[in-house]
Amino acid sequence: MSSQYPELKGFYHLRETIGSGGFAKVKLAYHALTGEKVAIKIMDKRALGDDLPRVKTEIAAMKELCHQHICKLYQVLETETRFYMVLEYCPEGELFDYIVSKDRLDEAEARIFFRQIVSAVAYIHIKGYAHRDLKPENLLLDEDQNLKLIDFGLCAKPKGGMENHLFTCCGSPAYAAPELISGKQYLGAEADLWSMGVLLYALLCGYLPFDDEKIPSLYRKIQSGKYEVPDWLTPESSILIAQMLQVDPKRRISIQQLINHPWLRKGFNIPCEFESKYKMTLDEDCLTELAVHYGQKRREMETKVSEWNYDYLTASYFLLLEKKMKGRPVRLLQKPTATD
Ligand SMILES: CN(C)C[C@H]1CC[C@H](N2C(=O)NCc3cnc4ccc(-c5cc(Cl)c(O)c(Cl)c5)cc4c32)CC1
Repeated sequence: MSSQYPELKGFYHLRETIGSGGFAKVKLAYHALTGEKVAIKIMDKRALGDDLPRVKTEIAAMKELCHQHICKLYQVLETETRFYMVLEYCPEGELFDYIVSKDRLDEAEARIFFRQIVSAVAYIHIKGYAHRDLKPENLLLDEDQNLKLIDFGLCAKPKGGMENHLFTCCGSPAYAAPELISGKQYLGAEADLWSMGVLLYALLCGYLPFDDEKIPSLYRKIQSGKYEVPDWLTPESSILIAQMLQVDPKRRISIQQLINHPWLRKGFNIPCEFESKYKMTLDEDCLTELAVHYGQKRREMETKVSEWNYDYLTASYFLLLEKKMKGRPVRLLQKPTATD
């Protein structure tokens, strides 16, 4: 297997293909130094064609986004023919399949997931990014049933900040905001809020508010803003969905209002926490373990890790930190390499 991917030999032990994301193949692998599982997204440059800019967009965005509800990027490798993205492994798959398996979620469970989605989206908006393809297929579940947002290939970082307009019509039609499909200029944050309204409806109902096989009639339904309110929805849930599925983006609830919304606070009594749980300071135990392994002084190792090159050292640091956060020993598996 690794003969097909020589660049990974000795660093990752490749296992089966676990999925595909459009123009990419995703393989399960083990990070050799920590033994931790990772997902490696492999893209063939020739096959990418004019999707190549999406890969560069996604890599640039994910290098800046470090959050408990965003799939972590550990390492990027590029050869003449391929891109590899080493990513956080999410064993429980797509939220989409989870909703289908349960028909629909009750309000309490939907609230837990929706708070995590709001947390991730508030974080990327503050970082100046709009996702533009929010849907249950792009929200994965980790081993603790926590959500991780993926696929930043369509995201946008408007020049001059999130107050500036975007123009490209993109994303999945059923989740697309009326202003986005009408070809007008739009604000990324407002379009993401609409998609989150469609997402919340899908969580609570198990089907989409606007649906049609033919795109033109789907668009007409979206632009009408009219959708069915099933009788199992509580008044509070219906009000929140209505505040998000406002056709006029200026009347639509904002992410700031959403963070503190009574529906989201119910049972928690605290607003959605959107700050990243990752500390900016480097973890002492991880640095020491890496320094010993590579036969370097701790300060040299600290300087090297702080470069954040998204190379094997970045991956090893993040995965050691994952081990520590999960209460596993902060230990590297292989014997220290001979210092060159
Ligand atoms: C829109 N859907 C079709 C897309 C599919 C893609 C494969 C996914 N997947 C599995 O199929 N099996 C399990 C599995 C486990 N861990 C994963 C970790 C990261 C990614 C990942 C991350 C980013 Cl940032 C990204 O851009 C892409 Cl394409 C994938 C996928 C994983 C995964 C599920 C969603």
